[in-house]
Amino acid sequence: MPELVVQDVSCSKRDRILFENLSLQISSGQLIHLRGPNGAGKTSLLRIIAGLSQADTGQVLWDSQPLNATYFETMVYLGHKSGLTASLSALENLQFWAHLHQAECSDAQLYDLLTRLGLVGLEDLPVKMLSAGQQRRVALARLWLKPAQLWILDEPFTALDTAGIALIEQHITQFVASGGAVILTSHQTLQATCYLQVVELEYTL
Ligand SMILES: Nc1ncnc2c1ncn2[C@@H]1O[C@H](COP(=O)(O)OP(=O)(O)OP(=O)(O)O)[C@@H](O)[C@H]1O
Repeated sequence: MPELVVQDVSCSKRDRILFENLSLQISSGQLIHLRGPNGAGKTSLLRIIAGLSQADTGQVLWDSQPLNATYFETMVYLGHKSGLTASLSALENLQFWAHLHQAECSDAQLYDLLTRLGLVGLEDLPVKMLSAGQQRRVALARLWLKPAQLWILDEPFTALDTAGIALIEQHITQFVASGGAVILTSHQTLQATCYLQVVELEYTL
């Protein structure tokens, strides 16, 4: 996997400097846990790394190049919003993603994935009728559906119960062990310590 380099990145919001000249890098087999209090700027940093917003200064490079189409094809970004179409069922949302990501998945395989995600019996309901944790599980199915080298995950465990957190942590650990890279924010302590780097953002006034 090419290296992702964040170089001297700064970001201000409403006259408050969230971070200044921040640098980090991540490559194959690494996991960065981005931590910090509410409002410190974790989401702002992840959005810059995902190419969704612009830093005030500095740059983000993938394979020594500015972020480009190849990067977006090879990366999964999961933000606070689920990205689900509320009127479609869990199965239909997965069918849409599978098609979008050109993943060859039969309906039987998608049912299996929904079973693994603990959604048996809920596959055909509009996702707006699912609980917050169930909707989060459907959204996280993209981690199985899109072939990727880098995952950027903003609070992936929000609304999940203990079993859901364990399932996603295990999937993250396997992904990193098989050469993927993950940058995530979470207010909870991660179990997967062997690949872990911690980056702390402070809340400064
Ligand atoms: N679009 C915006 N316009 C103005 N201010 C913003 C905007 N987005 C974020 N902010 C401000 O930037 C600061 C950092 O927000 P951010 O969402 O990056 O924090 P965070 O560390 O992810 O917080 P949390 O742990 O609560 O998710 C906050 O004070 C927020 O009010």
